[in-house]
Order: sequence, then structure tokens, then C-alpha cells
Amino acid sequence: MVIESLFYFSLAVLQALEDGLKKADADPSVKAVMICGENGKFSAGADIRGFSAPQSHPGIGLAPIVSLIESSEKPVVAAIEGVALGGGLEVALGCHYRVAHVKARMGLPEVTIGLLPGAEGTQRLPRLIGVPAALDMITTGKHIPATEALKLGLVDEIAEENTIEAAIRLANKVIGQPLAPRRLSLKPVPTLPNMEAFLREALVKVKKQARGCLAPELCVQAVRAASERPFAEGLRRERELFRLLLSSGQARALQYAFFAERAVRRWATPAGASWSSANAQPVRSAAVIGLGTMGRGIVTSLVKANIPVVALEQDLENLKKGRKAVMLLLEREAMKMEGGAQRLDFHNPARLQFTVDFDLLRDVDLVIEAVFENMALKKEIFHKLSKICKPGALLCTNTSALNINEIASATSRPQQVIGTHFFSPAHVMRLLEIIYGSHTSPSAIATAMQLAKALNKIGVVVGNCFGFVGNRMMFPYVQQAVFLLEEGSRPEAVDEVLEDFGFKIGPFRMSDLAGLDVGWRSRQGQGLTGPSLPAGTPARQRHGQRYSPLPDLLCEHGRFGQKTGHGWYLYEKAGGRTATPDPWLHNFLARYRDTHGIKARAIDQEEILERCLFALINEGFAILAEGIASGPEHLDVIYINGYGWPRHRGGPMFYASTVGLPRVLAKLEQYSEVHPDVPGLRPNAFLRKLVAVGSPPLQEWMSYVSWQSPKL
Ligand SMILES: CC/C=C/CC(=O)SCCNC(=O)CCNC(=O)[C@H](O)C(C)(C)COP(=O)(O)OP(=O)(O)OC[C@H]1O[C@@H](n2cnc3c(N)ncnc32)[C@H](O)[C@@H]1OP(=O)(O)O
Repeated sequence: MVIESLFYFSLAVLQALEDGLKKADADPSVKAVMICGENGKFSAGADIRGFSAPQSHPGIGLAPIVSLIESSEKPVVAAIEGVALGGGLEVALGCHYRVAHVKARMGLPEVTIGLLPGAEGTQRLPRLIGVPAALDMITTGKHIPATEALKLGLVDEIAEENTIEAAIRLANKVIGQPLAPRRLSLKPVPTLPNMEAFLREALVKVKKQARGCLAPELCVQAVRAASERPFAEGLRRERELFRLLLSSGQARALQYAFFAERAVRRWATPAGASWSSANAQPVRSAAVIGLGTMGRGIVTSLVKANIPVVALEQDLENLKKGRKAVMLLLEREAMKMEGGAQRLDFHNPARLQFTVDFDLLRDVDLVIEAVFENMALKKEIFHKLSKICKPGALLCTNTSALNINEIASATSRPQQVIGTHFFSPAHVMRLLEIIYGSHTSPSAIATAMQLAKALNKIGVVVGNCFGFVGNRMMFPYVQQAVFLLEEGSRPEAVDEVLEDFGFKIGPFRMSDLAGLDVGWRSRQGQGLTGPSLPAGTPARQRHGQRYSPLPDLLCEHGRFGQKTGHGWYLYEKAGGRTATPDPWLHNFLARYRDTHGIKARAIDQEEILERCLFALINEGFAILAEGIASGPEHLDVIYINGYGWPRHRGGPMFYASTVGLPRVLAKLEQYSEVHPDVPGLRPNAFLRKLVAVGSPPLQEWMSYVSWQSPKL
């Protein structure tokens, strides 16, 4: 008998499975059962949307079905095609045998949505593949290919072609064989000589990586229960831990992030262009200009995506340096990939060519400029590109803040100019901020989005303003961090609070890593510091607003961060990575406060957290109100994937909604009253409006935006 299931479990699917199994058991003519999915897909598990209404969620009823499958008196074989994820894999674990197509993938990704495998998966998987492999799958949520599943013993057979036929063949072969040895609930968990130490160490490792996210830790606890308790007791523990996670805010935040990352694919602009009507142009070849840190990563990313690349530098010396660095990156990437260097094929000049000759860019479909953040230089390059490149070529600039319209004005085809803001390291970071200018065509946006997908990145379409979305929100955050130092705090205290919140790295460590000179150059360009600053400008004021010269002063002392061995912290050597609090800096801060008559005060953790985060969030409301991003999900996806925001807190705008908009507003009002010369703390009008209309759920915020003059 064959039972077909659907891609996600609904109540109807579960009912059909139960009915089918009972019918098969009762029918003496049925000798074996095979469970498969429809249309070549086994199952992606429970419908995630339903977890927000757990009472009626079909996943909750899955465990008894898995038990029912296992207790069947007739052999049940799972035929796994496509994916078997979450509840889908748990169903397969209830089966007596598993056959997987060679291209199938399996996993228990519940941890990534803030849960644990709650349909007996934490108890069966360790019994089948042992604690170390099970723990790895359950705590990371990774999808493993069928070939690896076979090696682990997760599946019994691999089918190169017809999985269903292979599963039916196996089912016929095992008819009449005893089923008890195939029932995982009856098997002991394979022992390890040092199980206790192993689990203890695993917990430490998982907690360190989780940065405050609860699910990985509870996954370890559930697997521990499997190793220490009889099956039925382990199940009770699994259920208890599952319920705990289900009711946690973290699961909600992680599930929100899952859907937000998919929602941003449906991009739209205030002018009416959208994903549904714009057509992407094919990108069969690309060029990258500039082989500095960003350019190297971008070339690597393109080669990994199998897009032939021309890599261009301004002279032979820089080309040689860039080439060596790119080759090193590609060698490393090849080692990580199945198929290795041959698959990447980067030694083939038809796939990757290094040159100083602009003429070689004549035929490429897309160019990504990745030179210094210097408007004059960028304009010169775009002027040249506009003359050399073929008419349809897309011209992208990897700027992190500069005006796309101004860059486009140097070309004769502004409709094909677009910002593609990569994040460092560009071959690793998943975010691609895609910035359209006033003249960028819908097709150019669609092409950039398609490029993001080809590069395995998450593209987020945003409008053109200084710093775009990510860096624009970052400015007030970093500004508050520096103001807190002026008022009495220390870099390590501020970083600790934000790292405890879950950020991968606090603002001062981040600034030391990126290099303080980057911001210094930008501020000099804006006339905020340096020789162009008018004489008589007050040290701590610019344009009537509070300004902190602290970062400029550090640069004047040659403290650029890690690269010089000191910045906000002290490092073991120039280029060192171990940050230690620096007594020199503490003295420097004390002298600075004396000079400016600032009386240092004790600043508590709450104030550090609120001033940094609420200033960032406040800017987010301004961005939404101006139509620079088409929804709060965009801001959240940018922060999670580009700025190390803790995913289990769902992104800054989601976080604001969980804190409660009235509280965010009240706190901003309070801080703004104390610091009236800091515009970043002045509550944005859109935030006020949302509170005035009763703080609607985040999904409804954009219906309250009135775009007077969209900044297109
Ligand atoms: C007690 C019982 C507990 C059970 C636990 C569970 O089973 S929890 C669910 C575990 N499963 C997952 O976490 C799988 C999540 N999905 C994925 O990893 C991927 O979507 C995929 C299945 C590998 C397919 O990837 P692909 O890139 O091909 O497609 P998309 O990611 O774009 O997905 C297509 C649309 O499907 C929606 N979707 C995917 N999975 C689910 C799901 N489990 N529940 C609800 N919706 C899901 C996704 O949102 C996409 O929708 P769009 O509207 O097209 O954006």
C-alpha cells in the first residue's frame, strides 16, 4: 500500500496518514506500506505559520502518528525525495526503513525557528545515528545530503533514479522479517566511553555559539534525556522542553525572521516598480573593478556562483597583489566544497581573468565597481564604463553610503546604474543591499535581485539616501556609544552590554575591526573634521548639534584599530585580534572629560542598551516614513544578515514591537529631554503616529505611512 503525503503537514494530511495506516494494518491483503510525498517532495515538515496558534497546529498531533507508524505490524518504508525536514524527517524516523533519492536532503531545522524536534525526533535520531551525529544535526539544523545520510546510517539505501520503485522493492524484500530490531524506540542509544564529558562540552560549545538563543541549549538537554532515560521518559522531557520553546518570544522572533527573509524577495518601490512585473536580464558574465578587500570577496563570490569574471585593477602591482589574494580565497573555498578546485574551475582564464585593460569589459553583462569611497574616482570610472560597456550592461557600484544618482549622472545610461552594497567578507556575508536611484529601471533592480540569488545572498531593495538603510541606522547607534564614553562609560562596558544582548560584536570592537580611519576619512569629506573645518567651530558641536570628536582624536594619535595595534582597545600587535581594555585610553578619556568640563557619571546597562538601540530604531522609523524601505521586514533582514543583530530577537523593528512602541517612545522622549542637542534621540513623527493610533502590529505599520515626497 502506498500513502502519499503533502509538502507541509496540515490536519488533513495527518488524518490521511492515520487513516491510511489503520486501513493498511486492518487489511490482510496489504503486506507492506510505503510512504512518499507528492511531486517528488517528501515533506518540509509542519507549516511554520501555524506555530503562532499552537492549539490548532497540526504539528502538535504529529508525535502519535509517528508512534503509530513505528508500531505497525507491517513493514513501513519511507521513500524520501526532495526534502525530509523537521516533522517530515520525524515521520521517516518512525518508518522501519528509509530509502532516499541521491539528490534528497534531510534535516531537523526546528532549532533555526526557535524550537526542537518535538515529534519524538530528539529521542529516535540519537538511537539511530549516535549522540554526536544526532546532536550536530539537531543543534545546527543543517540539511545533509543523501550520501552523507547513508554514511551516518540515517537511510538504508540510496536510489539513483526511481525512489518509489526502490522503496517498493525494499518493502517487498523485507516482508515477513522481524520488525522489532527496526523500531528505533526499542533500540538503546549507542554509548560513548565519555558520554557525560561529551554532553557537557557540547553544551558549553552550543551556549557560546548561541549568544543567548535558547533553542540550541534545550536541544542538547533533550538529547541528553535520550542518552540517560528510557524512551518514554525521554519523550516526556522532549515535550516539556518543546512547550517551553513554543511559548518563548524567541521562537516567534525566529519564525518572523524566516518569513521576513522570504518577504523581501517581493520588492516594490514607491514609484510602482515591483518584482511581479519587472524582468531580470541574464547575467552570463561579470567584471569587478578594484581588488581591495571588497573586490576580492566579490570576485570569489561570482566564481563560486559559476559566473565568468574579468577582474580589473588600475596597475600591474595592485593586480598582482589582488590576484594572489583572490586565488588564496578561492583555494580555501574550493577545499570547503564538494568537488573542490575542479568544480570551481578558477584556473581557467575563460572563467576568471585578471587585467588592467578596461577594454576587456566591453562584452560583460554586468560590472561591479569596488574602488575606494571617493565620489570623484567613482564618477570617473562610471563615465568610462558608460563609453566602453555594451548597451545593455548593468553598472553596479559597491558603495556603502554614496549618492547613486550622482554616480549615475556620470553615465549616459542612469537607468542601468544601481548600488550593490556587499558586506565584508563579501564571499561569506549573506546580505546584499540593493539601492535604486531616481532613474534606475525596474529591470535593473530585478537583475540585481537575481544576481543576489545566484550568489546565494539575500538581496534587499532600498532607496537612495546617505548610508542607505544599514549604515544610516548604524550612525545614531555608534554616535550614542561614543556619547556614552564622553559621559563616563568605557568601550568594554558598552560592548559588553550589546554583546550580552546578542550582537556578534559590540560597536567599539566593530569599529576597531573595520578601521577607525574609514569613518575619519568620511567625516573629513563631509567637512566635520580636518583642515576644512572652519576656524572657531566648537569642539563638541557641529551645525548646532552635539558632536563627539573622540574618534577623530584617536585617529590623530594614529590609533586606527586592529591594523595599528590600538584603537578603542589595545591589541597584541598591529593586525592582532585580541582586544584588551587599554589604560592609555582610560586616561585619555579622563583627560578629555577634564578638558571639556564633563563630570563622569556611572551609566547603567539599561541606559547603554536603550540609548544605542532606540536611537537605531528611531532612525528605522524615519526610513520607513520616507519610503526608503518598503517595510520593517527589510530593515530587520538587513540587520540580521549584515550587522550581526541577534536573529532570535527578530531584527530591530521586530524588537521594538516586542518592547512595545509606547515604551520605545517614552524612553526616547526621556533621553531626548536630557540631551536636546541630539536629534537621533528625538522621537520620529512616524513612531509617534503609530503610538497615537494604538501601536498596531508590525505587519500593519506601512498602511499608516503617507508618502508626500518619496525619495526616489
Ligand atoms: C511537533 C511537531 C513539530 C514539527 C516541527 C516542524 O516540522 S517545523 C518545520 C520544519 N521545517 C522547516 O523548517 C523547513 C523550512 N523550509 C525550508 O527550509 C525551505 O523553505 C525549503 C523547504 C528547503 C525549500 O526551500 P526553497 O528555497 O526551495 O523555497 P523557499 O524557502 O522560498 O520556500 C518556498 C515557500 O514555502 C514556504 N515554506 C517553506 N517551508 C515552510 C514551512 N515549513 N511552513 C510554511 N511555509 C513554508 C516559504 O515561506 C515560501 O513561501 P513564499 O510565500 O513563496 O515566500
